[in-house]
Amino acid sequence: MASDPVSDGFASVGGHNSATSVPAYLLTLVALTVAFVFAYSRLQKSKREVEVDFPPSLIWPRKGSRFGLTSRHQILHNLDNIDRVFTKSPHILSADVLGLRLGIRVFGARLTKEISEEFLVINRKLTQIIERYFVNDASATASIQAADIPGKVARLLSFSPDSQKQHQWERSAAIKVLSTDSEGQSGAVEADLESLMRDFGACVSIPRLYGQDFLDRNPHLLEDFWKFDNNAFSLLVIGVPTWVPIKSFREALAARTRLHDALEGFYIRLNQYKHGQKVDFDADMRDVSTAAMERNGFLEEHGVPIRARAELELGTFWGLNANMQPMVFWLLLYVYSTSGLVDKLRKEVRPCMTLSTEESSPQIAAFDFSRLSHECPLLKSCLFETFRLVEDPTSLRYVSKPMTVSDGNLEHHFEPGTWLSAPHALLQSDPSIFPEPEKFIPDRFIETDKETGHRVARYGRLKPWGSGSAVCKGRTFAEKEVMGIVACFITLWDMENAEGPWKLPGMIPGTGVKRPQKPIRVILRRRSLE
Ligand code: HEM
Repeated sequence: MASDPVSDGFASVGGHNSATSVPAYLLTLVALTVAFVFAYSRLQKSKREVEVDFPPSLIWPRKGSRFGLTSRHQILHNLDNIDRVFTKSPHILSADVLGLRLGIRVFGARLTKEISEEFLVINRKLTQIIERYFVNDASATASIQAADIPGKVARLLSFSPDSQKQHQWERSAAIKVLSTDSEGQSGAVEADLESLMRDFGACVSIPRLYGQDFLDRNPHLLEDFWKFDNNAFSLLVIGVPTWVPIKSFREALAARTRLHDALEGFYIRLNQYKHGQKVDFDADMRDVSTAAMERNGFLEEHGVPIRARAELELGTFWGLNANMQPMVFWLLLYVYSTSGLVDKLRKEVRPCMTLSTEESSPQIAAFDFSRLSHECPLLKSCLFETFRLVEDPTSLRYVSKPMTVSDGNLEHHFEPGTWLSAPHALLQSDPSIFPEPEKFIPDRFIETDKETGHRVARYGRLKPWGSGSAVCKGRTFAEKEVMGIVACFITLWDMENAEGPWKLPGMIPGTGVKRPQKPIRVILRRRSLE
């Protein structure tokens, strides 16, 4: 049965068309995928443990790589040509319908039917603008170079117990200053590593898109963002109505409104700047990215009101931060807790930087991001291995025109109105692809050229960025940011577990990257580079 991707589920509220409800099948869509992923990985696990063949087709009807959850939700698992299938034109297989639905249901955009229709027409162009800026190697390198990661990592800790004197990223990390060195300066600090590094990462990436003023002007932005991500995002995805009286949920929804307000203020100032008007608060907008300027111009041309721009922008703001910042935390945790690894990585990244010991504490005077990407296979392989263990990527598309997919000797036909998902996360724990899948193996992804002996980290079957034409539009920048922060961190900081020998925490589901079951307290000291 075909359905109209826009008008389905739009209720008329308060005398105008507002997008306030979403069809029931969508409410269960992501929940079903999650259930499938969970059940399938449990079955894989039981298969490994007791060596019995227990195919999931006993639970879900299966044909080759196709599993039918419902007639409107089909899963393609472990299909060889998945990238080709998902590269079909957006008119046939659309990521924009999902973008619209998430924009309304999860990110809280209140759109009229007309603006919703317009969004479906312009969203490809909006994501392409992000792609040009964050995936193109030259512009991603230029942007990350301007973020001054080496300087920021050197200033990671203020060593002050006074929150007024701490950096923004220290405030959520429940810092304890532990010791003072002979010059009266504090030498060791205890902190919650996840909070410290995710806020640090956010302070690196947010100004790259929105400019520094946006971050400085909104001191509660990060607290509100993680509140929304942790306590509202998943509930909204599975369709929990916004009136449900769960305290943490209601607080997270209030945080979402404050995020909308902050982004609306940004769009108002950007518009003033664009039109040569006086900018509110005399805010400095000169470092706002060309990507944000272009997107604003394009949205204005297409008649999208400023409030709707801000509400939809929360999706991009989420894409910029939700996966990337927790990855910095997990990669650092794996690197420091794996015996001997940090020393090997320090040696590998050393040629990418020029160190200076002229200041009272060691500094990285110059950093070459291009060398980091091309000459540090072990660090890159560790990043891929961390993706494999902590990320849950899925590609979800809406079938807009009838389509056929080949699968060996089989052919699968899909009708318009079907949702098609590829749960890439399942492959990550498949022992036939990644032997000993539960172990962190630092060089798992390194391949050595037989003739030249050159070592390169390759993704192989891993798909952390999704698949096809709606693959992640921030991937080059994200890889550089995570590797750059970690390379500078291991060079400048020693870290130990505050509770004794390193022990990896249990994991709980996150909104794209898993979360630790309990906070990881660490003790940080500056490294002596003498
Ligand atoms: C470690 C960091 C990141 C991870 C693991 C990640 C992962 C993903 C995944 C799995 C998808 C879905 C792709 C699909 O449906 O096939 C996606 C989409 C997307 N990501 Fe990322 N992402 C990261 C960072 C970023 C950053 C820094 C940006 C920059 C704004 C970004 C922007 C986007 C956009 C715009 C999309 C939607 C693409 C489209 O509809 O065409 N991501 N990402």
